[in-house]
Amino acid sequence: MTAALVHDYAGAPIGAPVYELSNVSKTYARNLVVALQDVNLTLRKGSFTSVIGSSGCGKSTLLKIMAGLIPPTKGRVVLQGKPVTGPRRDIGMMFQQATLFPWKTAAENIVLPIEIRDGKAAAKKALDKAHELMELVGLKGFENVFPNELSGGMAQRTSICRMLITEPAVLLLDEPFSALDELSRDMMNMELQRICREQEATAFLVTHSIQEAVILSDEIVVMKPRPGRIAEVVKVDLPRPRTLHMMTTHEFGEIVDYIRGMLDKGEDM
Ligand SMILES: Nc1ncnc2c1ncn2[C@@H]1O[C@H](COP(=O)(O)OP(=O)(O)OP(=O)(O)O)[C@@H](O)[C@H]1O
Repeated sequence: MTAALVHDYAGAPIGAPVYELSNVSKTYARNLVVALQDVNLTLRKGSFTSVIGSSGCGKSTLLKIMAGLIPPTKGRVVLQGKPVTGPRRDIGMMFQQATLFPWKTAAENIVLPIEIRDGKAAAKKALDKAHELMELVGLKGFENVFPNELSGGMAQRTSICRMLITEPAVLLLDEPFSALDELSRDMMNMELQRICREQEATAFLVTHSIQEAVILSDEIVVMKPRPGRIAEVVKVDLPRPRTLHMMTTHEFGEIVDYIRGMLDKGEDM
């Protein structure tokens, strides 16, 4: 592979490094809590990575630093060859709550990032693409519906479209389906897998669920607390596409048990 190809991120080949964190540390000045210490991590194009660890081990801090929402105290975060120094267009984010504007229709909510970035005319032009994305996530026919008429799962599907409309290079997901019931959550996870595969997206998910991490991920970053550090990056070799049925297999159970064992050790990992 030539150097030129490695650095052509827009069309970067599957498996090329997209996100690179080197020696990232964070100490909050207010209380001197060392939330992260020497985190080194590479996300590769088209990969799905989850981060798991006990409450307070620094998962959200890591995601916020990757998103450019807060700076690290030390270390470097590079996305597509450029240091992350603030929020960027090539980063898509999704949170626990869909946070849709109630006075805008589903389709208008989806084109909102375009409206903020490029103005009303550009947003209007993007409506066709919004409709295509809505079809992709099973929301055809709900384009002109207001958020109060959508179920929790439908609202989160809408916010997936809003994240995808700007064609971000990476998707940062902070427990996006944790407010949904278990059945909807399983369905949405399978939907997320399908979308990520179709879009060749690079995804990074914060979760508290070992099962969710295993069924979705190529790699799981297991963190240990106080200060937050990477204990191990566990590779998940289950074949793709993953199905919910795989959650009943011996291989799946083994990986879940292994990670649970690590988390049970807590600080002694
Ligand atoms: N803004 C802040 N100011 C000071 N300390 C903070 C701040 N945000 C987080 N912390 C501290 O940093 C540590 C890591 O917090 P963080 O929210 O990143 O953990 P987490 O793994 O996401 O937790 P949870 O699983 O409970 O969401 C904790 O000890 C927390 O108290």
